[in-house]
Amino acid sequence: MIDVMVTKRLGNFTLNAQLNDQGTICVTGPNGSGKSTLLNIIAGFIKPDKGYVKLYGKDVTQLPPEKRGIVLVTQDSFIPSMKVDDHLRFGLKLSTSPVTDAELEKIKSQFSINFTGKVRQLSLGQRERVSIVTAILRRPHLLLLDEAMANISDKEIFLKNLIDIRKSFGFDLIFTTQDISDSNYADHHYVMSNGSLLKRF
Ligand SMILES: Nc1ncnc2c1ncn2[C@@H]1O[C@H](COP(=O)(O)OP(=O)(O)OP(=O)(O)O)[C@@H](O)[C@H]1O
Repeated sequence: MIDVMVTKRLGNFTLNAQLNDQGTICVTGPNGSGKSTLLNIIAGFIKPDKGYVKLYGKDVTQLPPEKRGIVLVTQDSFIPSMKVDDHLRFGLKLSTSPVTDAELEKIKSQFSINFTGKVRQLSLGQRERVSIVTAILRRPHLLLLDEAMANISDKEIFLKNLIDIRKSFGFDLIFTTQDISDSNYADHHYVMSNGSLLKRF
């Protein structure tokens, strides 16, 4: 269970958010509404002024990001100079539990990662695929995607596959998006509006 109750002030902007759910959670909302701030608080990169972040019964509010079992993927969570396969292996190296070669090949084909060469040679959408699959291979308990699928072609298929693998690997997923129709695939949908988080379902 992801259990968050936080307040954070940044200049004129104030975030007030409460979230208590698990599974696939979609957060929509306009630019500047606070989606990235919320994910950064959950990941531990921004400290809340008040409140807590509890993950699976443990209070992680004071823990640094690398101790939370979370991976946060943004639109530039990739290393351009790395070859695609090395990038994915890098994810495996950081993995909390091993992924077999057979699993790796299955994931590559499932997510249509058939490019060779360096990440910088790929299109934006292909880079996003590599970033997200690298993150999955790290085996987080919670995967956070901050508008990280914005340029992926065949996004519906990608999202369905992501949700399948979420269930088989056993991680929870929170993703932010500008595309409200993405919420059709989620178990829960929240809307962020001017720093306030409202649950729709
Ligand atoms: N370090 C900071 N100091 C002051 N204000 C900040 C800081 N970081 C973010 N903000 C403000 O907080 C608000 C929320 O920003 P945030 O990036 O979380 O929104 P968002 O919904 O993710 O938007 P986007 O989709 O554009 O990334 C914005 O008004 C932004 O200008």
